[in-house]
Amino acid sequence: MSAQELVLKQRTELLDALCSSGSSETLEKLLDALLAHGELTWEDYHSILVPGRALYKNARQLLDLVHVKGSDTCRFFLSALKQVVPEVQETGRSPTQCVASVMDTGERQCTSAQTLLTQRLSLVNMLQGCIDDTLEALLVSGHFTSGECDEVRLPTYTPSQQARRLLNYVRSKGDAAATVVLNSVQQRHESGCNLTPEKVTPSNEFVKYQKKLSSSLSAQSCFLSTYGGTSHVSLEDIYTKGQLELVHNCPGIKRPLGMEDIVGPVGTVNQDADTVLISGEVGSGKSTLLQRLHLLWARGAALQDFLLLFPFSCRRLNAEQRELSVQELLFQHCCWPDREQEEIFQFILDHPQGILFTFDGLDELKQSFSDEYRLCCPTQQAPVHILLFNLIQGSLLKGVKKVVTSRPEAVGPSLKKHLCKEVLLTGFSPSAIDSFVRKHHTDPTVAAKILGSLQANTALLGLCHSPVLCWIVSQCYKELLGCGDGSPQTITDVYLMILQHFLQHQRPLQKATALAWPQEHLETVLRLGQLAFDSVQTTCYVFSSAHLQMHGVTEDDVRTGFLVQSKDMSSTYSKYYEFLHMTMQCFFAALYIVLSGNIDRSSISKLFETWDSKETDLKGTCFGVCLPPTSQQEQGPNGKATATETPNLQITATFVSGLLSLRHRNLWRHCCPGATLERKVKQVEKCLAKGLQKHFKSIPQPVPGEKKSMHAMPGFVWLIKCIYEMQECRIAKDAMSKLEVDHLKLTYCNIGPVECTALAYVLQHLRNPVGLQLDNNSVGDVGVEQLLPCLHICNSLYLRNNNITDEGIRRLIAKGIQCENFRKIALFNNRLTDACTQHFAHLLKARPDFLSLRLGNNNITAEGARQLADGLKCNHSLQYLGLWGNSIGDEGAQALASALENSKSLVWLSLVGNGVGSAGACALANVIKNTSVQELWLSDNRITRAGAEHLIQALQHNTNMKSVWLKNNDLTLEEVEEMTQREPRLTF
Ligand SMILES: Nc1ncnc2c1ncn2[C@@H]1O[C@H](COP(=O)(O)OP(=O)(O)OP(=O)(O)O)[C@@H](O)[C@H]1O
Repeated sequence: MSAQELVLKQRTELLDALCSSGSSETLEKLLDALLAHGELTWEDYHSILVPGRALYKNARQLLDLVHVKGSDTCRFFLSALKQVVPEVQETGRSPTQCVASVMDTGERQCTSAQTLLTQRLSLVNMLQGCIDDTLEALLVSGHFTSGECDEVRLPTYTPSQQARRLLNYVRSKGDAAATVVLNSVQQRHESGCNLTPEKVTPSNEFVKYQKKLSSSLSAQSCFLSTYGGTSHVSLEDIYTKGQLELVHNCPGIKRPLGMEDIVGPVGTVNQDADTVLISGEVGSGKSTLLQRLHLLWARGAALQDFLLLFPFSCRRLNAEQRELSVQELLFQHCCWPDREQEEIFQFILDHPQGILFTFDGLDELKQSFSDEYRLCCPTQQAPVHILLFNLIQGSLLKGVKKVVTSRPEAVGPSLKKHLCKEVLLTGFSPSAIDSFVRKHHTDPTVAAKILGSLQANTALLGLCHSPVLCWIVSQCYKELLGCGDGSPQTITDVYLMILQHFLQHQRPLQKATALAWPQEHLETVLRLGQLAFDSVQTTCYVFSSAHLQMHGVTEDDVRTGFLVQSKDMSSTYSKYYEFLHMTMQCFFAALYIVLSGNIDRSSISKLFETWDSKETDLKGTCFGVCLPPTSQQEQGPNGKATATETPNLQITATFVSGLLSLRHRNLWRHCCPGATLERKVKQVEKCLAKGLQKHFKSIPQPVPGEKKSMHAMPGFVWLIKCIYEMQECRIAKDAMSKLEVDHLKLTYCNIGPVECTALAYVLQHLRNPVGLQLDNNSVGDVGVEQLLPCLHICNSLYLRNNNITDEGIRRLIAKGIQCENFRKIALFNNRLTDACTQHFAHLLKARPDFLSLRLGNNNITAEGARQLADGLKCNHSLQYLGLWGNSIGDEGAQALASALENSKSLVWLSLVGNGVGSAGACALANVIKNTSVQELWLSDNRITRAGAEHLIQALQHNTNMKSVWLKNNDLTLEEVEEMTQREPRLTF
């Protein structure tokens, strides 16, 4: 395929590579390279980089142009793209070497102006350390006016954008100006601009302030709020490490991320940004992780490069009505300096790299993130959300490190482009669940019993990956162990358990029957429910005593433990409360919807209306319209539910589905009329069917020759989870009877074990087999196990990058062997070792019709390859075998080659990056000679001329073979040229 065809065919992937970081840096670097190489003219450049236009549009314009320019430009474009993607960009050369090469080129053949163009890529990097000096030199030499200098320096530009602007201006100033720039860069680099930062010596007052801040932070972070209503548990005693992953795959980082990695350089995708995002589903432990980070810093146990750490809670910032300056924000919201305020603030301004801010729960802020309003001056007052947005994007206090947490739904592209990296918190691993339960219960017999019942109920084990659910399960262990066969399966089951636990803890059951408890506590539930319901869609999570009184909430209600006192907002005079977790507020809102007779008839359908929070105008569609006018005042602009509220409304809807399920309806029999309940059930069922129907209708018709494929839309997984909460086979069957696709794509959808349980519950009712693509989620071994009920309907399963180990594979294969349809699997980038290959060998033997096995980028060695070879000998249908990025070596390659030697089915084999060497290549030559193979990938394999010669000889016997890839092997340029002449099917 020509480079031009590739640019067309891989347009989506190329767009992704250019835009997925959300920053225009990749695109701009690529433009630098294309300009420098003369592939683009300045006119092209300006037609692509249109200020204010969406990044995707700019990137599309580039792809169109490159394609029109023809194959040569496309070829250069593709190779330049490889260079500028951060992981492959590292040249290993020192800045001085770079300057030298820039200057060399300049002196040898070009004018200075030409050098600025041809070396643009390196100059953009080098100028970043000396923008001010270069501008000064241009000003002094009369090439620039001070107005032009100011325009380059505008703080709204990132340093690399400033460098590009400078170069763009110099272009129109002639060769002399270009020489000034080159001289300035050279001087700067010769004098060593990368000196380590000067040693900071803070004043006594600063040190006192530091101590005050850390001791107040230490006191605040000691205890967890979920335990506040019932008992005090110190964070230190209960903290269990959750799973942290980089959102942008970072090759080479195989170890788990630690606390220091959050702020460290690992996984940085945008060097110009200072904000790290920790994203994670509700209850995945984001706040607790930050709390731990605060505690470690305050106790001097971690992050000691930071002199000060300022913690903010977006929930609490919502209550700030005043306009504040940054100084006021820091000192009034975090810690007040007893003396020398100005001096301390000046120190912060002078040493931004030594300061860390954390913002917990950006999704809870009333305003959605926007970077439209810029503020640069630290003394200027502004509404708090404007300060926060400007701090995050670095217009204010550039250089200060920020760690922000949010649920993924609330993170839009405007925020992403200001992130230096994103880490995903996916909750507890199976071993963390074990360790949490043991920490929670010091009595080992109790802990063992709880863990035993989790092992016996894998749906519940899946739920426990969410720390908040793990906490509830541990808390309600008596109920759990006493419930026999009816042990919890759904999120609603777990929340009902804690409801019963807290209510009966306060007042043991009066009536004899087990189902009477909701009726006995109905008044309390309704009062708390109305408070939750009225507040959940107005982003109100903190309640004053007056607020509670207004809703008739009594002291006894508070004593149930569902409300806890707000940590840093409660003074001696007035107390503030919040639900012990956001999900608890949603649960009470759902109880109110189900149990209250005062609820508007249309509220259920309004709650369930499926929406795409960014695109659909929500005015009047959420149940805000049935609220009293006072609470509507707190809605987003124009009375719309903001993206911030949507996830909580969705959680509420999930609970409504669960509470109205057949298995729980009996509980409410004595609380409200049966006919009302039935009406509500019908409404929920109708809404779910309508919601899914809308998704199915949006599936595009397939292009001829391609499969009909559905990409999950926002809300699809949520609807499936609601159906799961209903636990009625009939509803799941009805829903799936209308889905007719060949391929279901749910990549990057935050699918963990809980979602897998729901998916399998529903998808098992599909009428025709599908390809299920779950790449880049957090399925894990428990998720794999949860998927088993729908494996019979999957003809292919894609689980790339999902944290799966050999144990997950063992379970998957045990079931897969029995599923006739199941014939393809892709497990690229998981945690597989040789221990899984015996299971694949077993699969290949037991299922001689298996078609495709892709195990790239795992930890498989020669031993694993030998086991696979054992299975391959008995298989006569395998077409695709991928082991890219393992380490099978020459012995592994020889074992595979001998097993595949006479294969009549093999079409594609990839052993890229396996160290197969010439001995391996020599063995693989037999595969070329005798089989139907059409593509063989052997790049990055230390193959020398001897090995390549064997491949060339073998190719003479195979006319089917389209290409043998041999990039990056041990061959000289001359050898490559000579071999290309002899055998054009070799690709170097
Ligand atoms: N690492 C952990 N160790 C022990 N318990 C934890 C941990 N993470 C979370 N928990 C428990 O789960 C509860 C909920 O966690 P947390 O509030 O941190 O989740 P979150 O992701 O911030 O939720 P939200 O999205 O609603 O803000 C905590 O109060 C605590 O009881």
